[in-house]
Amino acid sequence: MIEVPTVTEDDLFGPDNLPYGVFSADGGPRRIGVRYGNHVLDLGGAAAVLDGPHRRHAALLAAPVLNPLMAAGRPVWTEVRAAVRSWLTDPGTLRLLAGRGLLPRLDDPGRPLTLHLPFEVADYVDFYASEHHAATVGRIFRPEAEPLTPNWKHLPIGYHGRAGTVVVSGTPVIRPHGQHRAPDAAAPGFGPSRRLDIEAEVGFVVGTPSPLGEPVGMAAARDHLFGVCLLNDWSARDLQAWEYRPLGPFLGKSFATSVSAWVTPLDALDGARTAPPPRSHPLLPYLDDTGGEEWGLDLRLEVLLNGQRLSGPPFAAMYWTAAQQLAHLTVNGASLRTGDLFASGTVSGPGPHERGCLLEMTWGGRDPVRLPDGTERVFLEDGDEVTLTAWAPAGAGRRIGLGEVTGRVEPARTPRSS
Ligand SMILES: O=C(O)/C=C/C(=O)CC(=O)CC(=O)O
Ligand SMILES: [Ca+2]
Ligand SMILES: [Mg+2]
Repeated sequence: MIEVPTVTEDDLFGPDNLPYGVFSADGGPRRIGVRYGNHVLDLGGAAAVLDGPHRRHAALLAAPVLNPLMAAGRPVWTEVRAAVRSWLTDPGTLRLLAGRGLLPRLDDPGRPLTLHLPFEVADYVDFYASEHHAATVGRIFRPEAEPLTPNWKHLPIGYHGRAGTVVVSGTPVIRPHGQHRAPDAAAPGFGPSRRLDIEAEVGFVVGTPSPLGEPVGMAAARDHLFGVCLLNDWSARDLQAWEYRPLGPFLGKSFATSVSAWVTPLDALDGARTAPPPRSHPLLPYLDDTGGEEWGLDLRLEVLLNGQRLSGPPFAAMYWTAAQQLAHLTVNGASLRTGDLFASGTVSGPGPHERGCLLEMTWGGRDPVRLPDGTERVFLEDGDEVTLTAWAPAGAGRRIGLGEVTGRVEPARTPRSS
């Protein structure tokens, strides 16, 4: 039976949102999809049956991944988004598309859709932009030192991660092996991580590339940033604590990074723009955002463990914005590639129920968290499932959803002996 999607005013995936993903049905080819309510518009299929200027972009829309569309640049993104919105809000076109089988249900048990990694990840960077997170982690990891390092208020600190291990929501996360050293031990041991953690983050996805040698200033951020996803930077705290000095996180964070299957277009977040927190230190001109475009984003995250709410981190409290991070990433002349992904850093607010990782929630594993069903955790156990969700205001009292990123912890696999 053909079902025409009905989307009410309070639907998180209504016409103000229209996030992009990549789906397949019955093991068939991958197609770009746009989520609408609980349905997915087959974008390439719709572009082929409807007339209009979007026909010029037919090849981009029929690709099996978002990269060609992302590379096409902001004027094309704007044109495509406007076309999709006009199709889905016109009842006749909506019926026609549904009748052609181009608006399948996401959750049809008879024909389940598979959601894939929506874009090929080029380079992956993880920042450290929450002052609350950085100060708390500093107190836990380096109790003898100042919580924030002297550079923290002057530049957005980050490290390059492992692009090849970015996985889509739903991919199981295998508990990593590695070296760890107990505080009182003389030598490191080896084995499965015992301090497996999450980091609730927001990922920014680069569309338009930039040439080597040409920094991208904050004013150009809107032209380069295609959209936003939710991201879980799985972290093995015991591996991290032993390996990170002096060059920073390495194997403790490179075994899996999960992203949501939906990429929310930057334009859909216009209603969530807000001023970032007041800057306590003057910034160098390339990072100085006083009086410029507001790049703070009022995204409300939620962290769930086995379906139970752990915390609600507020993204609006992040000190460094995506525009500053992009400007900093390229200020040395480093180029951008389509598919570059940079993560905000763990999203933590000032309150005890606003923290984005177990390291903070349990003060380094000292104080277990208690879930509503009475179970307790310090770090993740095998079989635990972590889900991050978020919503954002979209103006006029409406909201949009950022989907979810979820992953279940699988037991460590015994390494083959050499
Ligand atoms: O301060 C440290 O030594 C470690 C910090 C982190 O683990 C945080 C990290 O990955 C960056 C972030 O997500 O905020
Ligand atoms: Ca992180
Ligand atoms: Mg990671």
